[in-house]
Amino acid sequence: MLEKIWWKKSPDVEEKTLSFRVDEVRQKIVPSHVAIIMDGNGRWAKQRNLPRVMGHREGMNTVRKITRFANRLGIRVLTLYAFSTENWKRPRFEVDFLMKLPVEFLSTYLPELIEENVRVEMIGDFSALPSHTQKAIKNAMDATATNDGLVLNFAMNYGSRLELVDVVKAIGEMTKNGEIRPEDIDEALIESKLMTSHLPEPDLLIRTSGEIRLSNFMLWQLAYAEFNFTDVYWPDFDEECLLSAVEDFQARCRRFGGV
Ligand SMILES: Cc1cc(N2CCCCCC2)n2ncc(-c3ccc(F)cc3)c2n1
Repeated sequence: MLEKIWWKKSPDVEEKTLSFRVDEVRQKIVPSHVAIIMDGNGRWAKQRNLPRVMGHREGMNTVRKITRFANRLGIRVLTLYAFSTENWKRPRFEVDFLMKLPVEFLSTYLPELIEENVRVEMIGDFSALPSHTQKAIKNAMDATATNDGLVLNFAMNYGSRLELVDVVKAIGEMTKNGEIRPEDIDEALIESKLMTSHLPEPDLLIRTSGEIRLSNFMLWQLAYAEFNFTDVYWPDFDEECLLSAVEDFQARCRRFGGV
C-alpha cells in the first residue's frame, strides 16, 4: 500500500514540481515570441470516436490553457496558427464551425484576457472572414488595445506566401512611383511591410501532432527560430508540454549562423 502511495504523485506535488520548474525557467532567457501550429485536433477526435469538430472545440480550450501559462512563463508574444488560407478547402460544415470558434472563445474568455492584461491581435486577410467572426475579433482587439501584457496573436486566414506577394507588390509600387530605387530594397524594408512588422521575430516554433512541415506559416519570420516538433495532439498539449518545450529551448545554444 505504501509503495502505491509513494508511486502515485498527488496533484499538489505535481503543482509544486511544476511551480519549481516555472521559477527555474523564469530565471533564464524565456523565448520572447513563441509561434504554434496547433495540429492534430481531428485525429484527437477520431481516436475517441468523436466528430472532428469536437477536436476543434477541445483545441479551443487548450488555447485558453496555453495562453494563461505562456503569460505565467513571461512569454511576450504567442502567435497561434488558427486558420490557414488553405483551410477554406475543408468541408463547408467544418469551415462554418471553425469560423464560429473565435466568437465562442471570445464570448467566454475575453473578460479573463482583459483581466490578465492580454492584448488580442490578428495577422491574415481579415476581410474574407464572415462578418460575425470579424465583429468578435475586432471587438476583442479594441477591448484589449491598451493592454501591455502578453500579445495573443491569431493567424487567421493567413498564408505566408500571400503575405510575401503583398510585400513584393508594395515595394514594386514604391519603386514605380519613385519613392525608392531598387538598390534601396533590403531585409529591413521587406520586414517593415510584413503583417508582423510590429512584433519581434519568433524565437521558438512548436508544431503538434508529429507533422514536420511549416505549412506556409511565417516563412520569412521563422528564418532563425528554434523548431520543436512534438507528437502530442493539440487538445492534449498542456502546461507541462509548453514548459518542456521552453526548457528544451533554453538548453539549446542559438548561434544565428555564427560559431
Ligand atoms: C478558426 C479558429 C480555430 C480554432 N481552433 C481551436 C484551436 C486549434 C486549431 C483549430 C481550431 N480556434 N481557437 C481559438 C480561435 C480564435 C481565433 C481568433 C480569435 F480572436 C479568438 C479565438 C480559433 N479560431
